[in-house]
Amino acid sequence: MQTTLPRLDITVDNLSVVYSNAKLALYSAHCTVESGTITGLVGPNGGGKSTLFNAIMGFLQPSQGRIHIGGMPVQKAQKQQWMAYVPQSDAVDWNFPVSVFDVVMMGRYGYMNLMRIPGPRDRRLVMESLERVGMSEFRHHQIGELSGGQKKRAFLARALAQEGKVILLDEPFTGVDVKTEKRIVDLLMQLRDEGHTILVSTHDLASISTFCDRTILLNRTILASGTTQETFTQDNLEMTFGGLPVYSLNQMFQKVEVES
Ligand SMILES: Nc1ncnc2c1ncn2[C@@H]1O[C@H](COP(=O)(O)OP(=O)(O)OP(=O)(O)O)[C@@H](O)[C@H]1O
Repeated sequence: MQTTLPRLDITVDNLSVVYSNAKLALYSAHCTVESGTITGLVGPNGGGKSTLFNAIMGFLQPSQGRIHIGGMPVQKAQKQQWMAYVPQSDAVDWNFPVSVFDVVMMGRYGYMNLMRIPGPRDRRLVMESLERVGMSEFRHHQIGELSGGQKKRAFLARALAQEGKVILLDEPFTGVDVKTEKRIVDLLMQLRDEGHTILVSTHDLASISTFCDRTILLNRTILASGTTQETFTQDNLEMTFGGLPVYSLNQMFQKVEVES
């Protein structure tokens, strides 16, 4: 494996998050997301995946515990522009009148002064990032005009333009077709091989073992984490999803066997 980037593990230590309405979304969560891996984050609706992402990005203040990126607290890591985030689609206002090029350029804002005037390097990185996700021809389109898969690729391009070394993707495969999913997975594998730290939440359980080196199972706390082979087991999934009927887990395992 190529190691062109510094090791930037994410370490989550005894993390709890209580929202202002007193909702305990996460409690005593411990895990490590290793540099140079793709780690899948799996859990039921409302299990706390987006909450964990928001805590790692420094968008919310934990009620308890610590998160470090490459040994640094989140706020310091943010200042280094290490973390890039591809949000869930419903977390974005798609009516905002902005072009695909402008969205990707937002990834460069952290490197610009208050006037936000892009330089040649900013423009070059934006064009290269669009090229890498196959979205160059859509650069003048309004973001709201794109299909679900194209929107995901535009936000992935923003993460690339940001030169984020730690990339968090919240449900990148929701609403995308099989071809686009494969394209995104191939890109994530390239980024992993370059040494990026990649954490991806997904409800597409059938694909986890095809591209995630490691898996974290989350249901309001971390129930299991480790290599996908060790962790992504039927027993652990039953523990995580609780009420999920056993027949649907069986169907999922059959699907994994067929596809692998
Ligand atoms: N801003 C908020 N204020 C109050 N409660 C919240 C807030 N955001 C999330 N929650 C609650 O915290 C819990 C965890 O939500 P979260 O969005 O992190 O789960 P998730 O695993 O990402 O779910 P999904 O798979 O449906 O996206 C849920 O019960 C949710 O209702």
